[in-house]
Amino acid sequence: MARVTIIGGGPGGYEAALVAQQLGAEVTVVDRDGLGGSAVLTDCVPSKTLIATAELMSDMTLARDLGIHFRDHQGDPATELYADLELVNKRVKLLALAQSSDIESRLARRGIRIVKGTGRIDADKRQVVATRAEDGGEEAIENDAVLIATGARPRVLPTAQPDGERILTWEQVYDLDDLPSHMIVVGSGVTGVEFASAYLNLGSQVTLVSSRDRVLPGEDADAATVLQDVLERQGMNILSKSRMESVTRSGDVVTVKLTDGREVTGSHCILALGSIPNTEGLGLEDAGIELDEGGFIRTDKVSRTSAYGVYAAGDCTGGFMLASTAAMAGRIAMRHFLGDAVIPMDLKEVAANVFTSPEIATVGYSQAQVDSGEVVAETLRLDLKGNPRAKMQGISDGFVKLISRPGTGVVIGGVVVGPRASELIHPIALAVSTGLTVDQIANTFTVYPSISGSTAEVARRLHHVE
Ligand SMILES: Cc1cc2nc3c(=O)[nH]c(=O)nc-3n(C[C@H](O)[C@H](O)[C@H](O)COP(=O)(O)OP(=O)(O)OC[C@H]3O[C@@H](n4cnc5c(N)ncnc54)[C@H](O)[C@@H]3O)c2cc1C
Ligand SMILES: NC(=O)c1ccc[n+]([C@@H]2O[C@H](COP(=O)([O-])OP(=O)(O)OC[C@H]3O[C@@H](n4cnc5c(N)ncnc54)[C@H](O)[C@@H]3O)[C@@H](O)[C@H]2O)c1
Repeated sequence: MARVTIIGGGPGGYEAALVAQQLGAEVTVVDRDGLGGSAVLTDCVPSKTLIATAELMSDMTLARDLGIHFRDHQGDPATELYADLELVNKRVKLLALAQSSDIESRLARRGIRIVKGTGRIDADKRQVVATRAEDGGEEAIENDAVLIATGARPRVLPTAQPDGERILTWEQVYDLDDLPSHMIVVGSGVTGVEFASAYLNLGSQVTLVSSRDRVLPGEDADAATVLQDVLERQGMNILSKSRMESVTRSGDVVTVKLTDGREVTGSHCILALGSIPNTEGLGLEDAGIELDEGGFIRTDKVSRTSAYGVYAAGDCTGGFMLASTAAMAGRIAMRHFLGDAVIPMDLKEVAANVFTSPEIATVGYSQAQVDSGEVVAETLRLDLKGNPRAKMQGISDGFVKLISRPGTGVVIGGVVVGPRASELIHPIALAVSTGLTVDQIANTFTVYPSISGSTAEVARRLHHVE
């Protein structure tokens, strides 16, 4: 029986463990911080749970437009909603812990051995050595293949050190009991923008320090512009082309100093400056495992590293840093090692979503790739404000965009901006992964009235009359 050892129990690690066990391997997972990894305990799951509350708060602001008023028990009009952050965060943490424990039980039920502790590779002996959390003892684990899925952690700067109370990494925000009066978010990548949008909807004053001329530099420019407009309209102070130099705290006041000398003060600050891979102390160099200049592990399309029998998956390898791609890379690694059919990862098929209000969902080739000439394609965007369902629901911001090949009409990309865009992107993702044409989308019935009617309408407009 082949023996596989996995270091790291996040989506990259635990999904791989399940596949390896299914394919008949004897599997050990060495995990330091809890099954589910950062994805479940500190990053993806907690942030999306917090955002679920923020989203409901945002939806409630539409209530008046749709004819709903609130009143108190004496019948007087109630005009203010507020979020009880202590309760919100309690729910967030309980949900995350429950999900981690579900994953642990699932692995245990399948006979996967879990060692709680810190793992590293001993290259000379071709073993993984685990330092157990419970007693500090060391355990050598023999194996035929190793998967490294150790994830990444928040990047901080010497001049902006988190204190866990008011200067926070994204992992530390769930210990807040009171809603920050003024949250300063530094960094306008996906993490920064999601938290900025969430705290704005929860009722905080929010300043976003954004180093570029618009938020979300890596996303579709039209989508980022719509989001920035909405956030500014709702009162967010977005400081564009602004770089943070330092963050300091004096009592209850946090001061963010910018490189141009300006200063912003607030009650709290979240640092969303990107991630550092957890690749130190793993014995990678001795094992002959190549890293890139950022310290991420280099892998090929089937998750192999430069060392024989050692695979890597997820955030420690950089690239698309998503729970879904981490899980897929881990599964691919195990299928490859254990001789099952392997379909190498195709990043052009990855669907992703920014959980702001409105959401931004994308798949496939981007408008930027079309504009730069990297790919020859047509793009067409249709705003949601003309969609009948959107009108009924009071939705005025958002759009659907399709990207298709000019000759064949094959759909190679798409963007949806709007409420629940994360759900609306799926038919477009299906089209991209199976090579459907705009005509096939256009000729598929959509429900009337529905937001997805706009996807079919864009497809109809991309039809070429022969
Ligand atoms: C704020 C935020 C929100 C996000 N939201 C989303 C989202 O909505 N959707 C999405 O798809 N992605 C999201 N992501 C990205 C997603 O969380 C990551 O891509 C995902 O966690 C990567 O999984 P992983 O298995 O590579 O690593 P991780 O989830 O980081 O797990 C790695 C595990 O390895 C353990 N470990 C590290 N070193 C060792 C060692 N030496 N020995 C033993 N164990 C070790 C760690 O303790 C951890 O448990 C978000 C990221 C952030 C920061
Ligand atoms: N919904 C999701 O799926 C989700 C949510 C969060 C994160 N993620 C993933 O995590 C990965 C990382 O995203 P991220 O947003 O954490 O990191 P990022 O690297 O994409 O963004 C960090 C931003 O901080 C800025 N920055 C750095 N130093 C700065 C300074 N001194 N002053 C001002 N700005 C500064 C950078 O210019 C950059 O725009 C992404 O690949 C993303 O896909 C996904």
